[in-house]
Amino acid sequence: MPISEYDVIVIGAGPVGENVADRVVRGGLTAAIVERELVGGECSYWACMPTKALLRSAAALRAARQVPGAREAATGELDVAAVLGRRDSFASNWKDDGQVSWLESAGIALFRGQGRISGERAVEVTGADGTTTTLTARHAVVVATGSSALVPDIAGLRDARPWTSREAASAKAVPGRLVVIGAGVVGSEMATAFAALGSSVTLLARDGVLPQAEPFAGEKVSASLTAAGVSVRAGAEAVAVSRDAAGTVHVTLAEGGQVDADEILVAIGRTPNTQDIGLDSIGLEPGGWLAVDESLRVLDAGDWLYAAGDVNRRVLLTHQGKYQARALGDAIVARAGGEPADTGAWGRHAVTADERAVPQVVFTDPEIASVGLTAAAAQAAGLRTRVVDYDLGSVAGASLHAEGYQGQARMVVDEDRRVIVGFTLVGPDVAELLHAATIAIVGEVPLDRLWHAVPSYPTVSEVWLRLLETYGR
Ligand SMILES: Cc1cc2nc3c(=O)[nH]c(=O)nc-3n(C[C@H](O)[C@H](O)[C@H](O)COP(=O)(O)OP(=O)(O)OC[C@H]3O[C@@H](n4cnc5c(N)ncnc54)[C@H](O)[C@@H]3O)c2cc1C
Ligand SMILES: NC(=O)c1ccc[n+]([C@@H]2O[C@H](COP(=O)([O-])OP(=O)(O)OC[C@H]3O[C@@H](n4cnc5c(N)ncnc54)[C@H](O)[C@@H]3O)[C@@H](O)[C@H]2O)c1
Repeated sequence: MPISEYDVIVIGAGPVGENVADRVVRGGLTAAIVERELVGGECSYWACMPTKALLRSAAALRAARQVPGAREAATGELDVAAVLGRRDSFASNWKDDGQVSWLESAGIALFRGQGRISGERAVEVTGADGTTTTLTARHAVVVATGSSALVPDIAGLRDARPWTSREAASAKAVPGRLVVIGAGVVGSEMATAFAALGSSVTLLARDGVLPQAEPFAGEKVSASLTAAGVSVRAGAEAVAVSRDAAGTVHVTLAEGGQVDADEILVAIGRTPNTQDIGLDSIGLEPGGWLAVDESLRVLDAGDWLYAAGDVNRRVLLTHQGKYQARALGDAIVARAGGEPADTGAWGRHAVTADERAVPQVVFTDPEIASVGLTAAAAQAAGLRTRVVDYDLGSVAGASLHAEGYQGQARMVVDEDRRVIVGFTLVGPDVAELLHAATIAIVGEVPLDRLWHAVPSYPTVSEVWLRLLETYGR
C-alpha cells in the first residue's frame, strides 16, 4: 500500500477544500486534496452556479418587460432549451477538467476516491477501482466534505424517486407539474425558476415562505410567486407520497387533500457528509455535523483535525465557507511556522463575520439581499434596537430602474453603539446593492459617519440616505 506524506491533507474538493489547499500552498506548505466525485463540489455542478443560470434568463426578461421601450422589444417567450443549454455550460457539462487543471497549476496534489480518516494525521483514499492509498499529514487534516440534501421520513417518499436540489439543478427537461416540499432558499428559488420555465408549481410551505428572512421579504416573494401562477400552500405538510405506474406523483397533505405532479422536489435542508469519513477511527460519532472551536478545530479530536465549510454547520454558503478556508489555511501555515494563530475578534485567522455579518442573496423574484441580524434576531440577542424601514419603490433611482418598482429596505440599528447590525433589501436587482451594507456592519461604521457616505443620484443606493433621514440625525 503506497504511503505519501504532505503537510496538509484536505478531504473534499468543493469550493472550501480547494481554497484551504490553495492558501496552505501559497504559504509554502505542501497539500493533497481528496475528491470522490467532481473537483469543484456541489456549488459548481449542482448548486450555486447551475441554479443561478436557471434563474438568470427569466430575471433578465422580466427586467426588460418592466421598462417601457424595452418592453416592446421583448415580445417573445423564454427559450427553455437555450436556458438549459446555458445552465449546462455553467455546470461545465458536469466535467471537472478545468478545475483539475487549476489544482495542477496551484501545485495541489489530487487523489480521486473516498477519503477516510484512518487514525491520527492519516487518511486512506479508496479509488473507484478499489485500490487504496494512505496519505499522512505532517501538520493538519481538514474535513471539507460538505453536505447533501436531507430527505425526510415521509411515508413513500423515497420510493417515489424524489428530486433533490441535484436533480432540479441538472434537470434535462421541465416537468409539466412540480410539487416542492419546503419553502426555504432552495424551494423558493426552484419554484421561481421552474414556474418561469413553464412548470405548474405547487409550493408546500409548511413553515411559511423563507421563514428565516425578515417577514416582509417572505411575504413579497410569496405574493410574487402567486402572481406568477405558483400555488403557495402556507402551512401545508406532506404526510405521504406515492408514484403510480404512469409516473404521476401523489402527495397527501396533513390537513387533507392531495396534490398530483410529474415530479416532486424535496428542499427541507441539508445533512452533513460525515457518514463514511472514518470518524469512528478517532473516537467520533459518524453522521453528525462537526462542531468546531473558534479556529475551526474539530472539538474532542486532536489539534491536527479541522473542519471547514458546510460540514461544520456554521454557515451553509459558499462565500462564507471560502472565508473560513482563507482564515484556516493561513492559521495552519502560521502554526506550522511556530507562530500562534490570531483568532481574536476580527483577527487575521478569525471567522468573526460568521456570527456578525453573513451576507446572502436569495435569487427569487423579487431578490432578497440581507446581511447581519433580522429585527427579531437582534431583539432575541438582547440588543436595544431601532428598526428603520423605507419603501424602495419611492427612491428616484428605483422608479427609473423599473416601472412600478416595488421593494423595501430595512436597517436594524444597535442603539447603544449607533451602528447597523442588520440590513435587508427586497426588490428587483437588489443583489448588487448588498456589499455596502456588509461593509457598514463589518466596519461598525457609526451612523454619524454614514451621513458622509453620499449615494450617487439617481441610483437605488439612495435608499441609504432615505434610511438615515428616516432615522434622524
Ligand atoms: C441548490 C443549492 C443552491 C445553492 N446556492 C448557493 C448560492 O447561490 N450561493 C451560496 O453562497 N451558496 C449556495 N448554496 C450553498 C453552497 O452550495 C454550499 O454552501 C457549498 O457548496 C459548500 O461548500 P463545501 O466545499 O463546504 O462543500 P461541497 O460543495 O458540498 O463540497 C464537498 C466536496 O467533498 C466531496 N466529498 C465528500 N465526502 C468525501 C469523501 N469522504 N472523500 C472525498 N471527497 C468527499 C464531495 O464530493 C464534494 O465535492 C447552494 C446550495 C444548494 C443545495
Ligand atoms: N442563494 C443562496 O444563497 C442559496 C440558495 C440555495 C441554497 N442555499 C443554502 O443551502 C442550504 C439548504 O437550503 P434549503 O432550502 O434546503 O434549506 P433551508 O433551511 O433554507 O430551508 C428548508 C425549509 O424547509 C422547511 N422544512 C424543514 N423540514 C420540513 C418538513 N419536514 N416539511 C416541510 N418543510 C420543512 C424549513 O422550515 C425551511 O424553511 C441553505 O442553508 C442555504 O443557505 C443558499
